[in-house]
Amino acid sequence: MGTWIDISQPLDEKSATWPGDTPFSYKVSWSKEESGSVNVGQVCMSIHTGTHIDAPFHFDNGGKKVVDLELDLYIGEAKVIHLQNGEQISIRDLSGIDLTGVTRLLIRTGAWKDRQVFPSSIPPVEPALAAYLAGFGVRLIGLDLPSVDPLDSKELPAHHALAAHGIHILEGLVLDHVAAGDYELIALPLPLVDADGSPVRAVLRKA
Ligand SMILES: Nc1ccccc1C(=O)C[C@H](N)C(=O)O
Ligand SMILES: [Zn+2]
Ligand SMILES: [Zn+2]
Repeated sequence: MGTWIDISQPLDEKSATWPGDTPFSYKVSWSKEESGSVNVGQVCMSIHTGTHIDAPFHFDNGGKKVVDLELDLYIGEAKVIHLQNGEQISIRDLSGIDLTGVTRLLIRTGAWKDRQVFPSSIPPVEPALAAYLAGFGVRLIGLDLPSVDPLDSKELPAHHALAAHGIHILEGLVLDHVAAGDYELIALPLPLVDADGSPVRAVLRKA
């Protein structure tokens, strides 16, 4: 067994935020001097900053919230693939890759170069890819991008198509240092009862 590889973005004031969304902040709200015993911190952030999962409630008012999601989605075998930077992430891009038995698929596009700056455009997931991946039994898709849809999309066709095929979404991965291949993934969401998503600490080790 190899060692665990961190594939999560660090979270601090420099983390890129979705335009107009809540910036990340951490502060010691009660210092050791004030409390007499401990430093006590406070975090404020959008759930869609950094490495995170989307719960279906993010884009569907009737969809599952984070605490309702199966833990097994976020722990277990995962395949990492590298794609050439294209217009979108399409069935054609994946046609040469054997996805037999793959339940968790992580895609390295390399398209988000400077993670401290929110990208102006990204290669979106072709909505038809959802049915194609579901055909192999894929249940989780992860990307090194802040969304699976075009950044200005209101309809979010890829989010909806993936959800309709039972595929869950992991966004904002850091895969620059990860070779293509088979791994074990852990990317557990927090047990946020009412939330539309959750930050995760995502890690991989070679299978
Ligand atoms: N944070 C936002 C603020 C405003 C509008 C959209 C968002 C998103 O995060 C949506 C995106 N579809 C996402 O991939 O999760
Ligand atoms: Zn998100
Ligand atoms: Zn999303």
